[in-house]
Amino acid sequence: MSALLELRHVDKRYGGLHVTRDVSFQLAAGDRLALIGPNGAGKTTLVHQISGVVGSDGGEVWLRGENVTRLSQAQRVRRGLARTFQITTLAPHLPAQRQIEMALFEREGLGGGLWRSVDSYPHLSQEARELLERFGLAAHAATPTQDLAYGEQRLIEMALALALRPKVLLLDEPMAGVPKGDGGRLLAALDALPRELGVLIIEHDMDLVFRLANRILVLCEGAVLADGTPDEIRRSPAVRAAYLGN
Ligand SMILES: Nc1ncnc2c1ncn2[C@@H]1O[C@H](COP(=O)(O)OP(=O)(O)OP(=O)(O)O)[C@@H](O)[C@H]1O
Repeated sequence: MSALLELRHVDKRYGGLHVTRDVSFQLAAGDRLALIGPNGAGKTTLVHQISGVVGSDGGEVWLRGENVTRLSQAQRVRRGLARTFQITTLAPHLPAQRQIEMALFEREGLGGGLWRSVDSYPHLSQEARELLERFGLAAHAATPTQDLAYGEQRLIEMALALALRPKVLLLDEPMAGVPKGDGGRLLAALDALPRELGVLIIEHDMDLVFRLANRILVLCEGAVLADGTPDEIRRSPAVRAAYLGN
């Protein structure tokens, strides 16, 4: 099967610091690929390179058979790549449903969502409601996102990303800062993501990684140390020595 996302020899330097080194891997439809590695290994930088937040100094990023290395973030989104938005960078005072409607307006090329009346687009309003329901947030449709529990805000982030109908979803530490008690709902939401999506997830919680991922990519000092199934990674002496401990 051809890859949804492919990195070919991707490199990034910040001055003298070689942050990602010759990184190559593929993500196929249905993959749940966990990107793990010690602090400072280059995980976030790599996700920035994939989404186009930062450029690369070498190598190529391919999305659904197209070289997108030189494309902007917005162009990559239009081609099916989404990452979770930081809710705080949106409009936290807006009701949850309105936030999602705005993302849907954006997807449909209807700019200026804030000023549009949703009455003219009942199908989008319906889609926003369904997304809220899917994430168990229907009761909070009218709640400003800033008044939601932190775990619920992270669910809204995921709903916003899915509103774009992506083929590839990048999740940067979706469980970070979520209180243990709220983790279950987020986990259920991760489990319920559309099967055919290709998902790349940065996560520090190894229990979650081994529960969720069908493949694990280990990054160490910017380079791929290992790429394999959870079992292969668990058994890899190199990974144990460098990262997992014994
Ligand atoms: N904009 C930047 N300018 C200079 N150095 C940077 C920049 N962004 C990241 N770095 C450096 O690149 C290295 C990799 O950082 P990155 O955040 O990608 O690692 P990470 O694996 O995501 O770490 P963590 O698990 O702690 O989030 C670090 O040494 C970091 O200080």
